Amino acid sequence: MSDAYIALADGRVLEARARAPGRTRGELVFTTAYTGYEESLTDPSYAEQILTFSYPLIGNYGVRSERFESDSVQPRAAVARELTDDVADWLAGEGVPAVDHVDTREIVTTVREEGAMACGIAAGPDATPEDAVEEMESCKPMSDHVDIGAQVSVAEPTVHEGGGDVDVAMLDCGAKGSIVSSLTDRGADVHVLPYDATPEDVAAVDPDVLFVSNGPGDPENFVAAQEVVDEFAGELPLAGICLGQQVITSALGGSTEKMAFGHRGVNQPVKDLRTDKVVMTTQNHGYTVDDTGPLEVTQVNVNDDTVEGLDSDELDVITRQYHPEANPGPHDSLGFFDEVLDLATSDRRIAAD
Ligand SMILES: NC(=O)CC[C@H](N)C(=O)O
Repeated sequence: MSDAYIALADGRVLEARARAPGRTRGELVFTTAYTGYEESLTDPSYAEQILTFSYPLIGNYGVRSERFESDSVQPRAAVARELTDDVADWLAGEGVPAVDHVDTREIVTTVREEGAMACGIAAGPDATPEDAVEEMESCKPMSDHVDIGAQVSVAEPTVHEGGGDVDVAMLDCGAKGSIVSSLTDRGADVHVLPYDATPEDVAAVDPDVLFVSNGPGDPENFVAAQEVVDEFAGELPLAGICLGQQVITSALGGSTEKMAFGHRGVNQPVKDLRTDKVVMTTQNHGYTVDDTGPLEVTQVNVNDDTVEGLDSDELDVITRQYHPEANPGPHDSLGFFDEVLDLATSDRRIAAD
């Protein structure tokens, strides 16, 4: 007898084992990462999604808060072939449903063939297949979560001191902690501002660089952040990671589109078109830039040629679709943060001073 059910938008209901009880719904996605479950489960970009791990055993090195990327569990539920007690207890304590003993290969194959889809989960002694279907039917498309930034951003501006001379204003659209610390570790003072900060809020910080963070959902819903970028383009150097790349591109006249199932994992190969060098990268995104506007493509995904890096000498812009902070993940692209801080100090800077 099963005590957990996963309802998929294609009509199927899969049986599973409840590891943390509850009922929920979200967009069903998968990550192929084989380490870094604590970082992924606390990554705010997973808000409103149900995260399936394709790696079969999740939790084998415990749960330590030092590795968290935010202070709560962000996906609405977790699905794995086998979850250890450590992870299951953590998720249960956080009130986030979790299920295992399910054929995750079938889920991954389904999502690869049919795309990221609505999903409902019911887990616990009283759960029924009907409960899971009811949850799935009330699941909204990601683009309908128009104010998703409010769920993941800081409520008030916060400063993280790095002790150096560079001030970074970061629009927090759901920033991972290690993006902030990658900048403070290099000496920057990072002024983290709410996702809906105004141009006046940014001006009050008098930054050397405007940085747009990663974040969940559809980048076109981050209207305030796009307005801020539009306001400062050409006056301040701009940098961004993942949703940040998407927001900056849209604000400058380009556009984004939803991918079928996205990129989530820690071994996505990215080629730099200027050096022909390929690095392994960590990724978590379901949207991509399809029109780069005034920006030049500097890096592409080797698997599917999607845009991974954008640059503009004229506007002083540098962005990445992947996650150079590498938590989890290979450290191949940590140098991105040095390039960001160089924007503030090098001759490339176009600021009026
Ligand atoms: N990690 C991110 O910033 C994700 C960006 C965006 N929500 C996407 O899915 O494409």
